[in-house]
Amino acid sequence: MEITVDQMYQIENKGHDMGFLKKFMMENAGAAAVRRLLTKFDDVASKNILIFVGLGNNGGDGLVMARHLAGYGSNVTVMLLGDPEKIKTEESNWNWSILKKMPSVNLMSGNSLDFDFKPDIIIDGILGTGISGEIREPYASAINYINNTDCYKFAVDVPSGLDPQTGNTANIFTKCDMTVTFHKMKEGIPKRKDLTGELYAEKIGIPVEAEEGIV
Ligand SMILES: NC(=O)C1=CN([C@@H]2O[C@H](COP(=O)(O)OP(=O)(O)OC[C@H]3O[C@@H](n4cnc5c(N)ncnc54)[C@H](OP(=O)(O)O)[C@@H]3O)[C@@H](O)[C@H]2O)[C@@H](O)CC1
Ligand SMILES: [K+]
Repeated sequence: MEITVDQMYQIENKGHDMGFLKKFMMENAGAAAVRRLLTKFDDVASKNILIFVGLGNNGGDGLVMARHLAGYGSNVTVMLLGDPEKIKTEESNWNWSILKKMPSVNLMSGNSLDFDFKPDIIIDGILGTGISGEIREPYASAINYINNTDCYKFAVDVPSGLDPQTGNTANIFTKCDMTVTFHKMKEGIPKRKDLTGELYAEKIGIPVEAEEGIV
């Protein structure tokens, strides 16, 4: 069963209004994504993990993953592609402020892409269902960096630059080894398995009644 991006936003909002807050959806999304990622590595402790996060909730999911992966002993670096003041949502800001209290996670922001380590894993939390139009900086340079780096690549919800509704790609887009989308598969994502890599849809606890009248 695949749904449209518009249905996803409606379901998310209905679940939120029922009291299952977007903050809880984000937590479950990040946790489910980490669980899938861990199936590919018998030990992520001391792995260098670089997490690119955008200013929206796709980035928010990446922030949740950072906190969980630090708990497994990974060397986690978060690269926020913008100014922390410009983080768009309360739930994403909430996770950023927790990470600011965690010296176990290396927080970076702005648009410099020179890192003093070679990543073993890159997590693409740049763009998800909120993508629109050609990819603007600094997201574009981050996508190019991901594609030019030889390591394991994991996409949060959808490879950035792939439109999860239509399956069309923007001018640039990431090519990943695994993609975990949330709640239900969106119609456009399975069209580009060459970009998603292993593809999974993970439930994130949204009340099933939140779909009534929508799906
Ligand atoms: N649905 C659910 O149940 C759940 C959804 N969840 C997660 O939320 C994600 C959707 O979050 P979202 O709506 O905040 O949009 P998102 O993809 O982060 O992008 C928005 C940001 O990107 C920017 N931007 C856009 N286009 C751009 C471009 N071409 N080039 C450059 N920048 C561009 C845009 O900037 P703006 O256009 O506002 O200036 C804005 O800053 C979804 O994918 C999933 O991961 C989970 O938390 C679990 C529950
Ligand atoms: K993404």
